[in-house]
Amino acid sequence: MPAATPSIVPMQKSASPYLAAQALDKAYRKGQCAVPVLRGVDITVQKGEFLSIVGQSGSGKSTLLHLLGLLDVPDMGRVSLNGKRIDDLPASTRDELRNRVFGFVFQFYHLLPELTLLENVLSTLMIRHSVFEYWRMRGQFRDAACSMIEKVGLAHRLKHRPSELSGGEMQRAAIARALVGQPEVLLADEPTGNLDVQTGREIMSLLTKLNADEKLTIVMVTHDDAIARRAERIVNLREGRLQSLEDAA
Ligand SMILES: Nc1ncnc2c1ncn2[C@@H]1O[C@H](COP(=O)(O)OP(=O)(O)OP(=O)(O)O)[C@@H](O)[C@H]1O
Repeated sequence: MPAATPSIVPMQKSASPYLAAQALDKAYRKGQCAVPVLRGVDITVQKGEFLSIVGQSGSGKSTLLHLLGLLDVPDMGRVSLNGKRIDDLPASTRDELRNRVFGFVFQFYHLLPELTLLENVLSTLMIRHSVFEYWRMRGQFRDAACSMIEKVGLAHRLKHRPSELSGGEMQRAAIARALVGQPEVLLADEPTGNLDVQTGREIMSLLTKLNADEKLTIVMVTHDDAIARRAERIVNLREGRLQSLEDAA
């Protein structure tokens, strides 16, 4: 359960935000036209915070999450981590930073169907290391993967493939895969969007526990207000900008 009713504010004013974006603009090109999605978004995330981003379908929530997690680059504005700008780094540095700092969870899990649960979770560590390094440390990596799988309550499903798991189990597996590399920030895009209400609640309990017990920083996108309220703070994306609910009304 959340510790308290979340505050609903456009941004947290703090001298030293951990993850921040300023004046983000992003448009997608469709033929000759540019369709503006984000128009001057400012956002800050404190270390250890659990922040929800809400907004209607198509308001740009996923786009914002992708910019924060270096999956895409803004047209204008900047993203910074620990006060250092990161969106303009060379692509290879951004890739390395993304793999090390951010863990991602998506609505449709994005597990690899031909791999077992254990192999899916290990894949995070595989892509992070050379073949030689991975081979040398494989025992340690296996232990880390098994321990993370146990933490999300799937120790009895190690050898199962995604098609043999329920939706909730697949999302738990995706969370284990995101966290096995010990990221500093978990970026979750509609993590309960494909689940029934009860299973969605269980996934939210897992996320709030990870945030409370391990001080994991979480930024979650959702269109579901009840789900959003499980976080400590909510920001609302509307017409390309972050607004308080009072502004949006
Ligand atoms: N790669 C792309 N090319 C063109 N347009 C895109 C692309 N990605 C997103 N868009 C458009 O940008 C807008 C914002 O999309 P985005 O997925 O960020 O919204 P969202 O708030 O996450 O929506 P939903 O809640 O439905 O997932 C939408 O109008 C979408 O059609």
